Amino acid sequence: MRYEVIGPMAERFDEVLTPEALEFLVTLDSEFAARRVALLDTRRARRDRFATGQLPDFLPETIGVRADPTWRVAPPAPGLEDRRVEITGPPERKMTINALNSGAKVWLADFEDATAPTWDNVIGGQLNLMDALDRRIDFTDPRGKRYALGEELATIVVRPRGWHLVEKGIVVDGRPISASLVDFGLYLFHCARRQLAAGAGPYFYLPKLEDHREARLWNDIFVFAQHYLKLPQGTIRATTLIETITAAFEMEEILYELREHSAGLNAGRWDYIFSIIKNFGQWPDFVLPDRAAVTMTVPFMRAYTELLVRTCHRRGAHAIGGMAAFVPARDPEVNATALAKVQADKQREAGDGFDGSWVAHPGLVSTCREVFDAVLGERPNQLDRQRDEVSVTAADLLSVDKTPGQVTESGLRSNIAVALHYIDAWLGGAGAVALWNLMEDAATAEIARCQLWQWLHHGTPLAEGGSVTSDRVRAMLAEELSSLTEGRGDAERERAAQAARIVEETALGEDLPAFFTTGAYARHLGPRRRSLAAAS
Ligand SMILES: CC(=O)SCCNC(=O)CCNC(=O)[C@H](O)C(C)(C)COP(=O)(O)OP(=O)(O)OC[C@H]1O[C@@H](n2cnc3c(N)ncnc32)[C@H](O)[C@@H]1OP(=O)(O)O
Ligand SMILES: O=CC(=O)O
Ligand SMILES: [Mg+2]
Repeated sequence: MRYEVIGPMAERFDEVLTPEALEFLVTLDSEFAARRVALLDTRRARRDRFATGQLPDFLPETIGVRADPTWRVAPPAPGLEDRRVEITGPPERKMTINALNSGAKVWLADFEDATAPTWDNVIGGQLNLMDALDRRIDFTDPRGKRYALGEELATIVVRPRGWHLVEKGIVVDGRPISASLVDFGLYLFHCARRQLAAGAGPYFYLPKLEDHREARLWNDIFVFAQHYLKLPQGTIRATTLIETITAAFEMEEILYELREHSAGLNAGRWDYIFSIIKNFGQWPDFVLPDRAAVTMTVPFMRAYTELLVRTCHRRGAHAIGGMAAFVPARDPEVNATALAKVQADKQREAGDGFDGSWVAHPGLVSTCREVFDAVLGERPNQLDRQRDEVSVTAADLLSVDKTPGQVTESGLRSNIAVALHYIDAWLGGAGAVALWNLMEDAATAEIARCQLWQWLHHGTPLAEGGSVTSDRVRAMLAEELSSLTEGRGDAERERAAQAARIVEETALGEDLPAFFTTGAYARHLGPRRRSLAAAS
């Protein structure tokens, strides 16, 4: 196989992109690239079937796995026994130190929803992880503030990019390599032994899986990679995000496929909502109200989290809660409301049996910890809560029509503004931003643009009168663009205009593209070479 590194070699990138590490990535690619492509075809075919009216159901062919009460996943690995608070964030240098010092048990170092996949973010993130493990990441910022690792650090769990994305910076036989393999492979290659030496291990979060065959692919990659790197089988552990509607029907099967490597499941609520709209957006029964009305207690979301806890605990696996999007604010009143909302969200999760949950900001760690402390006490988890009383049907998982709420003008405007501002930030290299006191990332931005498409597609009535029309959306988009560009220089104005064009292409067209990130990455982010643009 011929490979080439297209991405520029910034300072110290040669420490990440060593010939041996690249050889490992290319070997992974030659073993598994074709299976990835086939699974992406399966995704497309399934979405086409949903478009003709078919709905998902629990699989008849895997009834044996679900009915067999005997199997369990591996016991928790060192550093993953107690996961009551997990902080998430991109592996940017300062945030790496802040997250590791935050007091959370786990840090999800995110190459997915929270990272705009620029070459610098991707390779720089790997370097930061290596430096953190070597304790050579300390620095002083231009204001003179010193950043240094403390004594007690969170366990690192890396989230590689999903199967849908490619990395243009590394080209194998003329085509960009799978982004998942790059993020997984570089971290495993450089940090597995560093982690083992520190008494932990190479741990991962697996994003955006759509079915158990995708979990099987990951498991096969783990087995192959452990063999290649001479790591004991079972060293790798992975928590799978259940954040697509189709994966919700295959939670047991996903745990089963990964069982020697599984570290449980996580309820990735934002991508889950996105997946519902994406797959069933054209059906009137699936029209959702304003995003703020799609809470965790509406029937279809409740069914999903209840099923997740029950499934995990039946198999000895951790059930990890999701992200409340409220982040601390400077205004004391807004801040108090945000903290109260996060607290209520974590109370629901801890009460339902989750073993821990996510926070987006160091200022929320203590809120989450106090809630889980109150329920767990000295116990590291509540795997003993079996939740046998929970019974969730396919109809419950799909009961989107029971979601109360309306589509309002402010909900419409908010989606337009969030999609525009987020994509603008993403084009500028930031994958997570605080907008109007909420954390926004790739998953929440996908909801924003998909809701626009859904409401336009159905000409959804607005609570105030009138309906969602193309003219109305375009007028609001123009207003939001003009307010975003006010006072900006030429380059930043052009970036915002580009973001508006992406919103138009991915929300206002006839078809609903599966992800905004794939096309936007191909055209606007990452290293480029003329002949590569077409391939990606
Ligand atoms: C749908 C999902 O997948 S959720 C998971 C993916 N999303 C995420 O991970 C989002 C993570 N959160 C973030 O990126 C950030 O909190 C944001 C962008 C929302 C807000 O960041 P900021 O605007 O910098 O917040 P703020 O100014 O309050 O930050 C205060 C300090 O906390 C730090 N901080 C904030 N969030 C984090 C974090 N998640 N990890 C580490 N440090 C953080 C900031 O770097 C800053 O440090 P400093 O005081 O040393 O300069
Ligand atoms: O990754 C998490 C989500 O909510 O999406
Ligand atoms: Mg997600």
